[in-house]
Amino acid sequence: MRFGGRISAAIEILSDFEARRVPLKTAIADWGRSNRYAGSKDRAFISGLCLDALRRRASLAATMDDDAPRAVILAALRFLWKTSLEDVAAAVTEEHGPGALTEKEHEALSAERLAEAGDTPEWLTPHLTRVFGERAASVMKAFSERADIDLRLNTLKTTPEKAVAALKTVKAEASPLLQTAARIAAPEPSEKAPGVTVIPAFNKGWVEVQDLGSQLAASAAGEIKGAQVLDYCAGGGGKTLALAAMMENTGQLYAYDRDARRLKPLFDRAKRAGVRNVQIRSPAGGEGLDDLAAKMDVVFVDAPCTGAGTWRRHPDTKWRLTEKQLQTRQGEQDTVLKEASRFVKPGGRMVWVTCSFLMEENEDRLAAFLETHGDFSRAPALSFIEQSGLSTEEGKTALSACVTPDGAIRLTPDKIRADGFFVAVMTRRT
Ligand SMILES: C[S@@+](CC[C@H](N)C(=O)[O-])C[C@H]1O[C@@H](n2cnc3c(N)ncnc32)[C@H](O)[C@@H]1O
Repeated sequence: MRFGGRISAAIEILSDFEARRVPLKTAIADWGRSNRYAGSKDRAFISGLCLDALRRRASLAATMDDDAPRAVILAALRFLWKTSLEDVAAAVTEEHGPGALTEKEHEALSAERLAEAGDTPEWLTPHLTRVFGERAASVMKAFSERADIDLRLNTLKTTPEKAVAALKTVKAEASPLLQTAARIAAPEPSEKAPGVTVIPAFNKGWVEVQDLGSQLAASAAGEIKGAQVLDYCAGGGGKTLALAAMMENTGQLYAYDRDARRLKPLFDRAKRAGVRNVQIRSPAGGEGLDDLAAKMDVVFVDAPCTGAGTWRRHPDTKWRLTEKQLQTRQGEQDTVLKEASRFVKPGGRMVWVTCSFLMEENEDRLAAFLETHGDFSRAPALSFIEQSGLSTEEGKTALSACVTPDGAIRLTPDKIRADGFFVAVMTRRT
């Protein structure tokens, strides 16, 4: 496809996204089905442009004084992808291009720089002010950046040094914050991301794709070698595999999810990663957890949430999130906390994790839980991360800037370049 055709496609997809309120991925897949001539490079270009446009949608619309998809896409090309005004003007008039620039568009695209607007939905403003106060605008700016590709180096199969050496072909660098993490810098916006899952190191189970924030959250399980650990919301098993590596295949790890379909990938993933201490259970398999009541040293709860912390990777989700969904998640979180706490043994602990920075999904939920569960009390999350032995000195310093007044940790990309996560630890009285 030529440049003009790609621009038209991005405008078409963004219009469809806004009209149907479907995930951007769905809008792109539907477009792809009816435009089969588009190659993989075209698709990478078009989806990269749509994602960047959504990251800064309000600022782009403010610059253009127009929030229509056409205006937003043209502004993204000009101000985020730094395409010259002449090149934009020429591309739109190509065959299959979206048509010549209007005078107003020409003038707006001649601006020196992008106007700054809050690139989040209006209704969230009080929630953002509540959690971040005066930092809100700068934190949200960090959430509108592109994300890197983070990798977890699987110590069940290799050493971090060997894994990093094997990852040179994809230009991965060891993380300065976590001994078992590496990073591939975010690719250029119009470029395809390197195919990590096809390199030999991936197939040998040496690496997993996992955001650094997610890896740090898993490390809050602490020292768990030989322990009885329940991963209560295991889903596809990203955290399960990280926990198994921390346990060095000792003790017993139970991976549970109420939705059996979500657990499916975990069977193959665990095999590839060399995990031998996991039992996968779900209610659908008739495998309840009753035998584990009050027996677990650690119950790890990676709770269902709005996913606000992943806005850098999925900027469409911030525009699709509604107040009603936020409320629904809170109800689910209260349920999960109550259910999961049942399995913590006296003297054991529960680790609470969400990929959301909102207080309504974290502090408020934990306060409500602690009010009715007097045998649990807050413990400093950072000390458990330190006990895991995974964080470097630089990592500990960076994390100490993320500690909340209650001793939890709120990761935000302005402080640690990773997805947003909230991590809290509660211990149960003996
Ligand atoms: C954030 S996702 C888990 C992601 C996963 N831990 C990972 O690292 O890949 C939350 C999971 O909680 C599960 N869930 C929601 N409510 C639950 C409940 N009451 N009991 C158990 N699992 C629940 C969902 O099915 C979903 O898979």
